[in-house]
Amino acid sequence: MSVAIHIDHVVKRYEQVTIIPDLSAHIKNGEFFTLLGPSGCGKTTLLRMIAGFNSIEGGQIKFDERLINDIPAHKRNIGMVFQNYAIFPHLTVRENVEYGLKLRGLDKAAIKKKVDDILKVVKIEDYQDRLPERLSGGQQQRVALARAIVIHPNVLLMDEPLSNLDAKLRIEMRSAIREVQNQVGITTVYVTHDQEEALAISDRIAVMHAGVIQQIGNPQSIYTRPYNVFVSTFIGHSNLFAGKIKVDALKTFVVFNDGYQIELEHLGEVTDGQEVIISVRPEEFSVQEDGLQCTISSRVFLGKYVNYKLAFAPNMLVANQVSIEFSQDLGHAERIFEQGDMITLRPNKAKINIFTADAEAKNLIKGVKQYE
Ligand SMILES: Nc1ncnc2c1ncn2[C@@H]1O[C@H](COP(=O)(O)OP(=O)(O)OP(=O)(O)O)[C@@H](O)[C@H]1O
Repeated sequence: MSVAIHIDHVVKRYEQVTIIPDLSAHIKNGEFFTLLGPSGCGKTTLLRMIAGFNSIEGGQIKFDERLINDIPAHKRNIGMVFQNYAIFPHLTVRENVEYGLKLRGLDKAAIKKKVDDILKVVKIEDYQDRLPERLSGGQQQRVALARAIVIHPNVLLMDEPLSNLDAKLRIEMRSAIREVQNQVGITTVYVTHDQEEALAISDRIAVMHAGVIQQIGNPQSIYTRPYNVFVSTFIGHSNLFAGKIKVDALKTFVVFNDGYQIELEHLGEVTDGQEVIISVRPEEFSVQEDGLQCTISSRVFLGKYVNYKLAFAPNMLVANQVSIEFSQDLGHAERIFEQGDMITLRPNKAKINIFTADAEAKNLIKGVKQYE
């Protein structure tokens, strides 16, 4: 039976080093939940704590109401899929999938039925008698997936399962995994450092950095309303500008360093003169009469989009270069600009994010929360 996973204030230390200081997340029953973050941020460590391969130095992990901190891995009823497939090379596809069921002592007829069903769901029935060496990487990963879910685990844990596949197959396989997960309806925790993969596959994403969850949200909210500068730059591209808040009678403005200002609603607690970082997605600019002045430094034509690198006045930017995508279809740009052209860009005020300019740099847009 699929379960909810409750992670409350867990701590992980390797000898004296604290890898995860205090982490909480609540994963719903049947949810596809992704741990996303740069290499070394602790994703695998957390996944292994859920699996029971890593000890837990503080806090609790529960499957539904059942505390599992001290339950050994083999008693947690977990399905796992790793990057290196980990299927037995000397067993056929069918034998690989049967393996876990035989260990559990099911009778022959029950095993046959379960394996037949799962081979169909994962779409590998046509090569069930082959040895793994005669399968492509994608097919081998399907076998690993079938083997993990045939036992009806409490949760399915996947650690970078697609990273050994080429780019095209990765995209195909992520849809396949999602389809199978939907069909089987099993709580899944998926680890990746690939933000595009996370956006494409997940119900919700936990963005991690240095053992700390920075934000939990659905893909759209993570992309459009990042909680802090780390999330805004790790997920997709963001252009960062330095600016200040101006509170003027009843109105609140954000003023870019070159003097251009935008009136804003929905701001959290702000004070006049407060220094901020303004974050704008590449696709949220339009070419207008007034706005931010810049010069085109280079451009790449990408069909639907033209990607520009731009130069702004040096004191404008936290980042030195920005790139902008113009959708020609939307009429944002009447022509393709050339290197050296000077243009004026207006950020879409509904889509910008404003962060406090302190070390934590949290979003000032009302309604943005770390946890949903
Ligand atoms: N057995 C161990 N002993 C000591 N330190 C470890 C051990 N396993 C992991 N670490 C450290 O814990 C930190 C988190 O590692 P972890 O493998 O969880 O990161 P990750 O986010 O999964 O990274 P990657 O994407 O590279 O796999 C790293 O700094 C790593 O060096």
